[in-house]
Order: sequence, then structure tokens, then C-alpha cells
Amino acid sequence: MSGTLVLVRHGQSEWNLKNLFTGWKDPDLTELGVEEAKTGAQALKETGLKFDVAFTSNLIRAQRTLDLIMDGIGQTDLPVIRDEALNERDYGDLAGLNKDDARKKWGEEQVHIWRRSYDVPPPGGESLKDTGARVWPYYMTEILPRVLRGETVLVAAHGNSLRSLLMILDRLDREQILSVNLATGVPMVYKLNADSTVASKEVLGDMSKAH
Ligand SMILES: O=C(O)[C@@H](CO)OP(=O)(O)O
Repeated sequence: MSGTLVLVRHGQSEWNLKNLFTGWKDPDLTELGVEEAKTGAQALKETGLKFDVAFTSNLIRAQRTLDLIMDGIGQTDLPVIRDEALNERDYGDLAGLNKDDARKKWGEEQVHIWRRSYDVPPPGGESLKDTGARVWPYYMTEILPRVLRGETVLVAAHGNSLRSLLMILDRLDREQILSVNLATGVPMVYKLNADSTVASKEVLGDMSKAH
């Protein structure tokens, strides 16, 4: 066994609340999002984990979530590395559109394909495969080596940038990833083996509220 990797999707954002495609747009957390981050922090505190480093994206909703977690677990001095490689999938021309309006315009099935398929990009944006093409190398070169050295690493990022990581960690294929949704503010604790496979996974909260 080597180290521990904790992944957490940011708390609810203003645009999650308004049901808008967000991608690289940069809305802040809602009050509920702040509460979700604090609840996630409390759950992490109860595990007794002490982190060595934290990674987050260049987007405010993930950075604020991380700040709230660091505060909640009493590790405000944790070194933080921010990188746009961990940003949400770029939703291209869909960014800013209402998801229900998009369903009315293009149909339920097409919108689900844009949101959850592996390799169908929304117009002007990134597919999950494109997202993985930047998230995976970053994980392999910057995050995984630390976990393999035995460090405890926290990553606060986004629904789809984390879904691309879950494909590696949970060994999900392009069909299986279709039905994976991550709830906001719910930490996932992975213990990794020395060969970088997953020894155990624990979800600290209710993932079923994700949609
Ligand atoms: O809008 C977005 O950027 C993402 C995450 O909120 O949405 P979806 O879950 O539809 O991929």
C-alpha cells in the first residue's frame, strides 16, 4: 500500500443552481455550496487524515471549496497547487445555456450524450476524452508520484475533470462512465497500491443526490 488520494467535486455553484452549463465559466459557490464544502470537510476531519498537499483548478468554485475544506479540517497552511489542467470540461457553445432549454431544443438524448458520453464533444467544447487528455497526464506526472511516495493528497476539482480520473481509478470503460455522476462536496477517499491500482475506495457522503 502507498498513499491516499482524496477527490472532491466543488460545492454547488451559482450556475449549478440556475441549471446552466458552466465549463470554464467561473461562477462562485452558492450558500448551499458553502455548506456542502463544510459538510465534506467535517466528514474528512472525522477520518483523521492529515494532508501533505492539495491540488485544485483555476476556477473559483473549486478553489473556494478547497479553502473551506482546509479551514474545516484545521489545515489552513496546506500547500496548494492550482492548475488549469484540472479545470472542468470546456462546454464550448453550450456554456451559459440552460440545460432544460437545451433538452427542449436538441432533445433529451442528444443533451445526455453531450453531458455524459466519452467522445462526443459539445459544439466548440471538449468531450470527456479531450478532458482526460489533459487531466490524465497531469495526474500521472504531478499527483500520482506523490501518492506513490506515501503522501496524502487532496484534489478539489469538477464533475467532469474528476469523472475522467475515475475512469482510470475505478477502471471504467466508455460505457460504464455514461452513468457516473458526482455529487457536489462529497469526498472520495482512495488508498492506492504501490503499482498505482486502487486498494480501497470510500465515499464520505451521499453520491446518489448527483444528477
Ligand atoms: O455545467 C457543467 O460544467 C457541468 C458540471 O456542473 O455540468 P454537467 O453535469 O451537465 O456535465
